[in-house]
Amino acid sequence: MAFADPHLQIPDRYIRAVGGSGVVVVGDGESLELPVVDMARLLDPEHREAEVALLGSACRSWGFFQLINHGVDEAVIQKMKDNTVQFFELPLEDKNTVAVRPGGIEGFGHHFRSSAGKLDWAENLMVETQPFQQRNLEFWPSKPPTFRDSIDKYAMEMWNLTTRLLRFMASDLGVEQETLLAAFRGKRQTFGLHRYPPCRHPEKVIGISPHSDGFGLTLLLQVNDTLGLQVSKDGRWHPVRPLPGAFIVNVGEILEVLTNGRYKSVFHRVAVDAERGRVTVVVFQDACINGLVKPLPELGETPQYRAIGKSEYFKGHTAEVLGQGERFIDTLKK
Ligand SMILES: COc1ccc(-c2cc(=O)c3c(O)c(OC)c(OC)c(O)c3o2)cc1
Ligand SMILES: O=C(O)CCC(=O)C(=O)O
Ligand SMILES: [Fe+2]
Repeated sequence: MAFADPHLQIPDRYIRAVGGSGVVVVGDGESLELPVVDMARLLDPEHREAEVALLGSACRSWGFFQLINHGVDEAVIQKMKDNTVQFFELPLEDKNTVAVRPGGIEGFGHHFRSSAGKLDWAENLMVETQPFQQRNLEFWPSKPPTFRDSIDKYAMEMWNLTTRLLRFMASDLGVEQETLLAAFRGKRQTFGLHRYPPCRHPEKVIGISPHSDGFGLTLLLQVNDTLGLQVSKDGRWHPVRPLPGAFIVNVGEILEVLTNGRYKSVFHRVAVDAERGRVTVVVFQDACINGLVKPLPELGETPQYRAIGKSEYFKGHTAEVLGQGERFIDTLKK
């Protein structure tokens, strides 16, 4: 892979026809900051109502927020960060012991590819962590030696954090907590570990092409403070400045459907830095209702999306037939 040597030519398969990361970023003074939600205030009866309203408004208008005072065990976070960096620093032959197979999803390699067949300037490790019985340890790296344990502990923390967030989302939406939790309980949890190496011509490449996440909820942890994530709002890309220790949380397309369009799953992309690499740990929580992607009955008196089976949804979401700026769930709109 050409990533390691900054003096090498950028291979053509990474070069974007019309600009890469360097374009369409809003200028100084025009970019907006993501809403910041404080879990400590959500848990405090005195501040809960206002903070639930803030959480709800973030999910409705941005589809993204930063979460502070989240209560996730700091030692578990640190171990996950350290092991992720150690994994990406391994020689390619070690990383390739868990290489993604043709047509597969789990494993190490390049996972995202634009419709023009160009590669994103990133390497990724995807592993499914829940349900427990479906874990495929073939794709769980054995180096560094504590990595599997770190993933296991972090997986549990992320599920606990998801349930805490869903309870407050249910309160904002005016639905029974159990109805929303049931849509997520026992469903897939997928880890996406991403490394975006520096690139001496960042304007020619992109770390990850614009997309909206196809699962229910996404919890993103920045391992270092290099900027890169950009979120689309009102036709502009807004760079995210991660707060120290915060999680960046976003609504996936399935949560948009469950809420019958109240919460929004929005496009985002990753720009690459000329000098510094960037590493992120992303956890996707999947959801559905009895095998279907459809609005929660309590919110879907007038359903805005037609119900679709999970496997058909997954095929539609991952097929490369949609144009730029289109989402599969828009084809489900009535
Ligand atoms: C930087 O490398 C990567 C970033 C993101 C992804 C990724 C994002 C998704 O939203 C996504 C997805 O929605 C999806 O469908 C449910 C999926 O399953 C096929 C993904 O693998 C996926 O990956 C990957 C790499
Ligand atoms: O690494 C990032 O900042 C974003 C990754 C992302 O969008 C994803 O994993 O779906
Ligand atoms: Fe994403």
